[in-house]
Amino acid sequence: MEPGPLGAAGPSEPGPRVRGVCGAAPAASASASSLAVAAVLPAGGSGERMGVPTPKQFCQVLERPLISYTLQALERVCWIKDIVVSVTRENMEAMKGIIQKYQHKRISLVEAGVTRHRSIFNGLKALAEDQPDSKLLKPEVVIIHDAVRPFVEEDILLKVATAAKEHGAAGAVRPLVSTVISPSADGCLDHSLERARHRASEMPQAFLYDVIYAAYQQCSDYDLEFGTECLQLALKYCHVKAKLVEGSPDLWKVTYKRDLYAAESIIKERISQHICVVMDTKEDEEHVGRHLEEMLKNELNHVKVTSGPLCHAGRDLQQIILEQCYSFVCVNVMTSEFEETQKLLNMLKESHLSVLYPVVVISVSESMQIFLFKHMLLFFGIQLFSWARYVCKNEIFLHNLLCNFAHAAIMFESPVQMGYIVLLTPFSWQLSRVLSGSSF
Ligand SMILES: Nc1ccn([C@@H]2O[C@H](COP(=O)(O)OP(=O)(O)OP(=O)(O)O)[C@@H](O)[C@H]2O)c(=O)n1
Ligand SMILES: O=P(O)(O)OC[C@@H](O)[C@@H](O)[C@@H](O)CO
Repeated sequence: MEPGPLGAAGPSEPGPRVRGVCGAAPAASASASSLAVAAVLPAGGSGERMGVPTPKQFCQVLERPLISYTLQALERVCWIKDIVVSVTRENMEAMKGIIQKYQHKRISLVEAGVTRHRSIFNGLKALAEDQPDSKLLKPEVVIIHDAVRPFVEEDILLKVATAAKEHGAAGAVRPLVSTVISPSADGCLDHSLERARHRASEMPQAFLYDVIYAAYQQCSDYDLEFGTECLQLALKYCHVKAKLVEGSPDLWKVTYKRDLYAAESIIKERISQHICVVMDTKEDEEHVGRHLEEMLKNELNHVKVTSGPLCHAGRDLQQIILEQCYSFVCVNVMTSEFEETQKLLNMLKESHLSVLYPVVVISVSESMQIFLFKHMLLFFGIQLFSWARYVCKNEIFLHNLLCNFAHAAIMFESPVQMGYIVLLTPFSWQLSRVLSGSSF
């Protein structure tokens, strides 16, 4: 077993807990955190049905490998202590590179098997107590989740984990879209199943570790080779009837190329819903940031407000973007010198932020009264974010937006390519698109 380069001792915080967005209800989350839970992610497939050379778990979606979104989703669940990923030997280095680049934590890598069940079994072995020099503790409950199902939320993970604790096994299910039919030997219809009485088995699934490990240990070669259903193994070999949990429509598995396009649209939608406001100081965070958060929360799913010296913001933004896919507002309040802002713009430019995460820098000259600033900022907040959302959805990237301000424009030698700079001066502002020369 290859411990990932970043194997943290215990569960680090799942990335910044965003104010205004809760994870699982505290009581439920607390009950899950009393469980020792690990996850196994089979990621050793070749993605033949995708029809491209790259295995689909490594296909880029908005400049980021698909598997990284799944890892990020699991990492945000702080009560999942370890995440074991089964990867083929040939893709092991690529996987380590992804872990390093996107700063994934709590990840351990094991070699995949020639089938999905064998990959899962290898992941479970890594969590067994009798593993030599293993840093991983045997969990009470293990979640099994396909690496190509990136849209998994804490609530379904919590539901299947707590149901597995009670029933021994649990799995997410969805209503069938197509009717299931059974063909006869001569290729004609033998009978069809009553669609309403059946469900599609999805992921995540969860098991008492001892149940599913025992099932895999007893598993026939035929099941290991041709089986596709972990719940069935628990039933067949351990006589455990899994609890079925209704899941959300987003739990689907990326299988065909069309699924990548769908994943891209969903991720883009979610990115443009995630805004982070970085204020200059803690005091500004409390005053201006809180107003902006209240206003934006009505518009967006995730609003995070933080503060810190903006001149370091470029590196921090990169970190938060990689982990949490935020777009940004950086606000210098009452900064008389534009040097701070210029430093920030240079930092942003050097941090190579993806063009898909528009960054808004709002800098306020000292002369503006704070009450006027708030109203201007709230106004800008909505205008600019609705625009940012628009460009995210429509892939119109923001380039070279420059402010035409009498005394300010000269202060900024080079506009930040991927963002726009809005300078609020007491009486006038104008934002123009250099490319089209139009102002708006
Ligand atoms: N030997 C295998 C086969 C599949 N998987 C993983 O199991 C999950 C679901 O399997 P599937 O969608 O079938 O992936 P592939 O086998 O890669 O797809 P295909 O059948 O189109 O080749 C994927 O995350 C895949 O990487 C695995 O870990 N080991
Ligand atoms: O059969 P595939 O390898 O495409 O995918 C595995 C799926 O069958 C599986 O993830 C769910 O059906 C739940 O078991």
